Amino acid sequence: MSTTRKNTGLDELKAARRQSRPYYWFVAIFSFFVNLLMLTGPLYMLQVYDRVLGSRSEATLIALSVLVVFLYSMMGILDYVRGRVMGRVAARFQNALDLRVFDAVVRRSAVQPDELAQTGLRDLESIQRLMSSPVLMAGFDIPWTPVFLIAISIFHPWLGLLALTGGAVLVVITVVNQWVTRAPAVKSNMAVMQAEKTAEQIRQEAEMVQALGMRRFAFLRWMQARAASLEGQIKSADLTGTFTTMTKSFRLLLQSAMLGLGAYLVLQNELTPGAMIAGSILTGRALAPIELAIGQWALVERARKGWANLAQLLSEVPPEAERTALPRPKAQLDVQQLTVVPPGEQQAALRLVSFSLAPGQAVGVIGPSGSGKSTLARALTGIWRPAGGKIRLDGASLDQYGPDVLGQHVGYLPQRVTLFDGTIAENIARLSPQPDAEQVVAAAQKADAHEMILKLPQGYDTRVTAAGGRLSGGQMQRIGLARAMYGDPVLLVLDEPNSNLDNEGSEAVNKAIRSFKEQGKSVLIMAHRPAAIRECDLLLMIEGGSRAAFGPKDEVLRKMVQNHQQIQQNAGPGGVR
Ligand SMILES: Nc1ncnc2c1ncn2[C@@H]1O[C@H](COP(=O)(O)OP(=O)(O)OP(=O)(O)O)[C@@H](O)[C@H]1O
Repeated sequence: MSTTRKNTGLDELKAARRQSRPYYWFVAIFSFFVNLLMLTGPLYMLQVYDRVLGSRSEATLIALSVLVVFLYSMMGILDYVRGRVMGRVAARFQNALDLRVFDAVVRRSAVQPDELAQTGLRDLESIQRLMSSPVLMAGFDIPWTPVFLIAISIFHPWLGLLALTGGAVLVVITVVNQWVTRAPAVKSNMAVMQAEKTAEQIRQEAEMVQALGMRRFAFLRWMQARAASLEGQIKSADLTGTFTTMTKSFRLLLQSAMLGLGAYLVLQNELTPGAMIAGSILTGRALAPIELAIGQWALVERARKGWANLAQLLSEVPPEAERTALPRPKAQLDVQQLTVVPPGEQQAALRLVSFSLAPGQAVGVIGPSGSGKSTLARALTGIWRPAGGKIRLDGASLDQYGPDVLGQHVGYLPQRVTLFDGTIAENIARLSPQPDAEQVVAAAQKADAHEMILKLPQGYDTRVTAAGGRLSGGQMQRIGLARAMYGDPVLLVLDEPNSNLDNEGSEAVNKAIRSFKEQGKSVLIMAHRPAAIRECDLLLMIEGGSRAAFGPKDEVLRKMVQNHQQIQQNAGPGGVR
């Protein structure tokens, strides 16, 4: 099964590459003429040495020179055009996959934020970079190397043999280069990424690093990552440098050797001086693409790794099937035998939990830390898929709604609110580039955050950052609530909505919940504090991932009190120890 899945991603990449097939032909045809015109230099040499110098004809020299200028101009134009075409082919490839890769990265990050998810967008860019680089063009030129070698052999077989041997040595160097540099290049790339990640994490938590006096240790941690990345980069650059220098020196030596051998053959009257020079130039032309490929091997290696990573990512996160659009659901939630296993874990965090919520009802989900409340919130918002059981909204299981559609029906306030760089209006409108002012204000009013936002310096247009910027924790939470209510969802999932709120803030949230219920919608509130469950009609108590109690709030609370008293009585006069 894994093979079939693996091929899917690869097929998607190949299909995107195939889209530009006519352009590859175009570049190949242009390359044909560019390489043909490469013969201009050697032929000019041949004519100048053997014809002009022999006949001492200035007119021939001028005519030849004019022709050469024309031919070189043509070559320049063709070379320039093929470069531009490849640049656009690369951009087209990236455009074709941008949305798909972005989507796969987001979906993967939500459940399994591993390396594959982290590098996805960079992997795509690395392929685009290779496609628009001179190395790829060298790929179109390499087939011409044998043609040039044959042309040299026509001058004299010995020259051909020397050039061929030189070419073979260069090919061996290329293969050894690829073999030797692959592992260090991959290691170096990983180390660079790790160092960047560490720096980014420290930067984001700068306040805490400063407040807890962690600067020195944070620096040490970053230095360690940095040292590893530097070491890797140096090793990789050293290796690539060694091969580049080796190739360059060898090619220069080979060109001189060609001249030397040519001169010897001229002395033996087996070759003309023009052919001697032309042979040397042709050797350089024949071997230039190989030399270029060796010099830019890091780019090739990075793109190769990117291609493999993307194929895996796209296979493991296949495109989502089109779903038949469903009508706006009623706020009827049915959770049946729900079991959830957090991604990458073996053990279920929620086991066989069932309950129902009718329109106009609010349920408080309570339980000790780590009991599974946030896990339930993640399952209800479609972030984590059930390992068993079903969650139905108005009769349809959650996976029957597309993720974006589900996001409109189910509003979610996570435990830790983070915003995006932008205005408050953009954040409430869930990053819509043209927020609908009416809907934004309506959502803020429902969340009872309107007045609070108006008091900010630029009101709804106040710019905020991921960590809130000038906003307090409570203000962020209320903007998070407005964001959850944007677009008129039928079900609200609030994960500890008042953990950062004062009494006034808590009251605002309760008011919002009340009006939500009055409109026939339903609410789930994961809570620690009693103030948060004031508006709840039902209580669901979770312990160790299982449902410990469910029913009308007062009943469940009474049962809890009775249990507590019983435990105290059982523990004897000393109480619970
Ligand atoms: N991303 C995750 N990956 C693996 N395990 C997780 C993940 N998130 C939560 N868990 C595990 O699932 C269990 C339930 O955690 P959950 O966050 O749902 O508890 P909670 O009741 O919301 O706790 P709290 O009241 O402290 O927020 C815990 O054992 C936790 O270790």
